[in-house]
Amino acid sequence: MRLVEISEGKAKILVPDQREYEREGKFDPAWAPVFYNTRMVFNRDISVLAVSVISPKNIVDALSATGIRGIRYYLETTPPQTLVLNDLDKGAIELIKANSERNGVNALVTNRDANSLLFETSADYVDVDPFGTPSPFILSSIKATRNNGHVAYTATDLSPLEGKAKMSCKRKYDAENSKLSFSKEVGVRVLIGKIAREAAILEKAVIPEIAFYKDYYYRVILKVKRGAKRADECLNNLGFYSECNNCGFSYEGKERIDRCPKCGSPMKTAGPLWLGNLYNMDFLTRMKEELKTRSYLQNFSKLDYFISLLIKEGKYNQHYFNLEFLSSKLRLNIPPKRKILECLGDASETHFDPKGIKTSKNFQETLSCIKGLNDR
Ligand SMILES: C[S@@+](CC[C@H](N)C(=O)[O-])C[C@H]1O[C@@H](n2cnc3c(N)ncnc32)[C@H](O)[C@@H]1O
Ligand SMILES: [Zn+2]
Repeated sequence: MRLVEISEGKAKILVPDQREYEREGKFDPAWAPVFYNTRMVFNRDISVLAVSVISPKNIVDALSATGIRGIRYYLETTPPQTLVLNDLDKGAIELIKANSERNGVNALVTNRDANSLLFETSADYVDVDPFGTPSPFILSSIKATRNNGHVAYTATDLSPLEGKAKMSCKRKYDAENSKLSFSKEVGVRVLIGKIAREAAILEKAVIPEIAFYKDYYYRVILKVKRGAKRADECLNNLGFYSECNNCGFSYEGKERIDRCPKCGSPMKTAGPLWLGNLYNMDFLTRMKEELKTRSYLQNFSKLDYFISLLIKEGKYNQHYFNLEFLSSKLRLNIPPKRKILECLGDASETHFDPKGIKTSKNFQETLSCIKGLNDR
């Protein structure tokens, strides 16, 4: 394997030379013997900020590939007392060892199946960053996370989560799904819903610190608390989203409904999914503080913008409204987003979708704004 050195954050690591694995001028990181994806730098940046807020004593990076994630946590936050970098692949292990040494990182490098490792270990912070769905690793990673510790998941399988691959969603997330006009938010909530149910098996509760969608993945970081009663309370946050394809009405609540209360048409449903908060506002504010001391990050401005937007939209827990969809149901033009935000007053843009808005106002009030602005 020919290697090249790259810089990311404060780390300088060796990765497979992309040129060796290109096919007809194209490159997919999965084609290289060890996985390194430049499109995930933002995911790792934001995770560095989260880990610096958490300041865990020990970290397990269960699916490390080149080791970049755990190495960055070590270099860019208060170094943990113990750092485990694990991967099943032997080639990855060679690279993790070389990269840890190159960066002066004191890590325990293990070559195990992530599940068998996680069932036998415990840590304050566990990172699960797999190919596709994290579902096969949820139970073991929750088991490994200590009381009041944190667990982080990346999911890149958007099709099941956003309702395109319905059977796959049923298999991987034990949830019904459909393509709704606000499916970007459905995805992250289906994912957390599944995590909450797996945690409950172990009499544990999860509380989201930050949960977001970006480019082609979801990322969620959750606090884990022990206790059957807490687990029961956590499950109280589960429910359903439904949307009427005829009049556009949407519903969220604990019970599923099949018929539209407005027009009687059948509704499309997604759930069980997480209806609770997606963000801990204090956690986000502290992440923004942590960012201030990290002007070396290439994504500095993007991160600042993104976290600020999460802080703004985090005020509204109701799912976002898709302005294009609602306008089409009304057979009206889409008013400029700025005007809608002004009309609603208590509202924000959302990171989920440039066509979306988050608001405390209900469906009818939002429709009224779209109608009113078309009448002018
Ligand atoms: C998406 S990559 C990880 C990327 C890395 N976390 C990063 O930020 O660059 C997934 C890794 O999981 C490893 N893997 C797949 N199945 C595994 C398993 N059951 N146990 C441990 N590692 C596994 C693969 O070898 C691959 O290196
Ligand atoms: Zn309807």
